[in-house]
Amino acid sequence: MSDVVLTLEGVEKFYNKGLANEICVLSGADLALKPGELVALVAPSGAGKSTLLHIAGLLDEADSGSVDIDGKTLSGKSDRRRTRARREDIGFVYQFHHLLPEFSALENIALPQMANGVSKSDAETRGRELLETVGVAHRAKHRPAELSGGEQQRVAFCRALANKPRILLADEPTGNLDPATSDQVFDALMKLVRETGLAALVATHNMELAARMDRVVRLENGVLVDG
Ligand SMILES: Nc1ncnc2c1ncn2[C@@H]1O[C@H](COP(=O)(O)OP(=O)(O)OP(=O)(O)O)[C@@H](O)[C@H]1O
Repeated sequence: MSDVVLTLEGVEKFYNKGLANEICVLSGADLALKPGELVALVAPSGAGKSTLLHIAGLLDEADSGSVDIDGKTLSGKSDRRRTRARREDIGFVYQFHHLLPEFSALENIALPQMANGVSKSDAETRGRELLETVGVAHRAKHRPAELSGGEQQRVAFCRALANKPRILLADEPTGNLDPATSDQVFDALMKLVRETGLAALVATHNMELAARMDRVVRLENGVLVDG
């Protein structure tokens, strides 16, 4: 098996293609992400971080180039195939938690597993373990509105990892948190990555957090460069 879990090669993305307001956001982006590595994605606002994460997470299609998971190309494949790969292999976290408001923290983590055929008791056991890892076990029965912003994001990470994906993509997960809370959420993320061996790509504007990750890639003029 290859030691690269997610590969992007020559990814190009245009918006409004063929129109007067056409813009090229990605112009040949390459990335290789290995299991167990936590990589920061940094770029100025509007440079295309969300676009890149959506393409890497199979939520959007590139205009050209390829996205491979474990060496299998998924770009250009049927929606069904891409949806399956997304469900099995990818966890996504956004700037705002997107937890289901009417369910508790634990239920938010258990439900995606139950949708994949896991029993309620097994799903809740895994949910409790994940909450324990990120230090929110004591809030398991609380609904999202009863949690702090940092707790909500830690639960969102647990939900993203509920079905044991190999890849975690996070789009400014600490973007709306104060510095101390960002640190706390980041510590939880680091612990999850180290304990699960997953590959994580995390977009952030926070250069201190970026510097704590295993490496930094910058999105510049539509391509990814080290550093
Ligand atoms: N659906 C769309 N149609 C047209 N233009 C778009 C669309 N989505 C994004 N863009 C443009 O593409 C560029 C990249 O957007 P994107 O959201 O990927 O940047 P970003 O680096 O994530 O920004 P931020 O840090 O502000 O979230 C921006 O100029 C944006 O206006």
